[in-house]
Amino acid sequence: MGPIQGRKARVIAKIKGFTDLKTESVDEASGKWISVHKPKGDDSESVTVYFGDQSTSRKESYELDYCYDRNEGNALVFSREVKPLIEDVFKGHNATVIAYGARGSGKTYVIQGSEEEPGLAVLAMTEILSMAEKTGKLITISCYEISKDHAFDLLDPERHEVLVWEDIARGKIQLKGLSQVPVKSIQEFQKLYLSGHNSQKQPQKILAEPHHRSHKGLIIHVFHSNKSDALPLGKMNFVDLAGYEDARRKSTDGVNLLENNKINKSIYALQNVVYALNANESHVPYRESKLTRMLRDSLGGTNKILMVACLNSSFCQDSLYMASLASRSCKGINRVIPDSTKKTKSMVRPMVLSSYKSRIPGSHSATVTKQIGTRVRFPENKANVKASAIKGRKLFDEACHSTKSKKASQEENLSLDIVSAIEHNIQEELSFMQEKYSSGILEALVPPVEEPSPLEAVSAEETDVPVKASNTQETKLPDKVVVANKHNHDEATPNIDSNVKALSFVGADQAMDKENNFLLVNENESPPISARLQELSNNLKLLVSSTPSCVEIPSKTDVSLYGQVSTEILEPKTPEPSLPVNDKWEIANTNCSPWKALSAYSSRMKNSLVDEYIRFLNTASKEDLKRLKGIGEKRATYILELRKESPEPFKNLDDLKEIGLSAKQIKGIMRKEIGGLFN
Ligand SMILES: Nc1ncnc2c1ncn2[C@@H]1O[C@H](COP(=O)(O)OP(=O)(O)OP(=O)(O)O)[C@@H](O)[C@H]1O
Repeated sequence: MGPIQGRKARVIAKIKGFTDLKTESVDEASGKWISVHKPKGDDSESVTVYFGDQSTSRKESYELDYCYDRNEGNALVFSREVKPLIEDVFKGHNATVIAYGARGSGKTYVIQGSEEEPGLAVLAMTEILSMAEKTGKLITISCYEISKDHAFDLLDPERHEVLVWEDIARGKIQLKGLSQVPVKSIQEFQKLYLSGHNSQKQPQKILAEPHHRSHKGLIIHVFHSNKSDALPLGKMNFVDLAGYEDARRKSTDGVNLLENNKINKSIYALQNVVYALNANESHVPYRESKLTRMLRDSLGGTNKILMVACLNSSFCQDSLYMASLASRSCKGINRVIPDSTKKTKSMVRPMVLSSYKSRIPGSHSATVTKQIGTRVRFPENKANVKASAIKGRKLFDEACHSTKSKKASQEENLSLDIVSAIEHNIQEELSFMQEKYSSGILEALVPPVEEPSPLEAVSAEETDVPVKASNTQETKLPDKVVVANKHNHDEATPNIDSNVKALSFVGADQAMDKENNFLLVNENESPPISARLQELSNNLKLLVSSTPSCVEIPSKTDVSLYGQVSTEILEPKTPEPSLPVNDKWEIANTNCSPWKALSAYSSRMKNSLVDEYIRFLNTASKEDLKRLKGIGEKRATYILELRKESPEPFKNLDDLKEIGLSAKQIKGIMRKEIGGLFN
């Protein structure tokens, strides 16, 4: 089973098997239920999941690619959904299986499983190892967790942080600091991945710390052969996302609230990526979360994604919300929406908030869907909600303008419902902010005055870096890799430490460290932007003062700058950036009209200023960055963070969108920079 043609991701659900019959039967008796309608049984191209709560007369339905019921186990899901992906990995593609859902909905059970019922990752590893043995491939694994948007190496006893280096031009991701350990048997794998089993035959979660919630990721690399310099053929990711929990319901302390919020944000970010991929959108917001950045070279292109929405076995608000997100990301270009009155979630449009908003702690880059005709009620804070809804509507309108025209007419009818969908998200945000405020930590979260507020930063113009579909692998095995063998390594009890050391990326690390050192900010030696800008300003002033005030329009037969006969009347228009003019002396000596000379020179000035500005962003110290208009403490910190992960994160002005500025804001900032020179 694969995704519907034209879509990159297949979106299925798994209803958690009954674990506590008492509770389940109480739920059933109280009129809370969840059921699946499969029009063509197992062969259904899409199914509908129904949620009902008789006490509130609430009924919701969501359309998904498929849904596995309570009695259908991991083995069935594996054989139908995951096995075909493994074949693709051995053919050179990447595959990703992601389990997400409300807390306690069975995500870990699906991915890791138990001793009696192995999960998808364990079943996949068994299959991969058997295929590797037959074909002489080398298998290595990496395990990581993402907590509060920071990734940590789980196979490293010291849990070092993992950095994501993006080489967008080559479509590669390097996970700096993430160990790879060779695995030859399923026992070895289980020791590493599951960290042993507890006495109740339940899988012990990786890094099982109390009150600690994080996303857990496993990467299985398939290498061509045992040669240490072999390039990886393909890789398979398994991700067990931290459970979704409505931020309004459980918010005991600031730390948990913040953690919860970060988790929810990254779930939304992932959904946004899957939605964008499935809808074939030109921009995919990979950079909105650490997870999507880490997975970037496994998503898109010819790679395969399986999204598994884990649902509690009876009606539960959080599960319902997860199903709505699943249904939304399931929406693809080829899915026919048959009847405009049919109340299914697949008929709603998403609202995607800005990348900046998603980076403000406590905010949600939300993807919210709303069923037609159903309103989510928010009794408290009506005034705020109304204001938010209006703002939300505005945002929706903005977003609408940026979407493709074919969607426009269909979406207009839904705007009212979207407002209430937005209410859900905004209200969640408001309550979060209120709680933050009352707990006294809001101040630390609010952007500095000179920055636009998160909501103002939302703009339809804000887009992400264009997708570079790629199958390229994130790294190759290091030159000095020492593959652990039977002689120096006890198979039954793998020595994680020594394996990790054996696989440390000596050469790569040195190179990266070198680059890191190069990037270290030297407070005293930031480029003197003010001086350069002043110089540019002086040149510009000089030019303006020496330019005739009355520009002569040449006749139609005038010889143009390039010596060709001009056939059109010259109008003041933006000159081509490729104008072959090197400096003002060349311009002055060229037999061209003063207007063209001025235009060419201005264009060059503009380019110089932009180059200088970009260079400044890539190298300046935090203090110097904050001297720029529109850059406050938060953005300056974020810029430094980006620079740690990529040598030159800013290549052009458009890249400023990565720090939450809209195209309009970027223009405004540049105007102010220029204007400031003439003060
Ligand atoms: N299909 C199933 N059959 C039997 N027990 C299950 C099943 N799915 C989940 N469980 C049990 O339900 C409990 C919660 O499951 P699990 O830990 O997988 O949820 P989770 O979604 O990963 O939780 P969290 O949100 O805390 O990460 C566990 O005790 C698990 O063994």
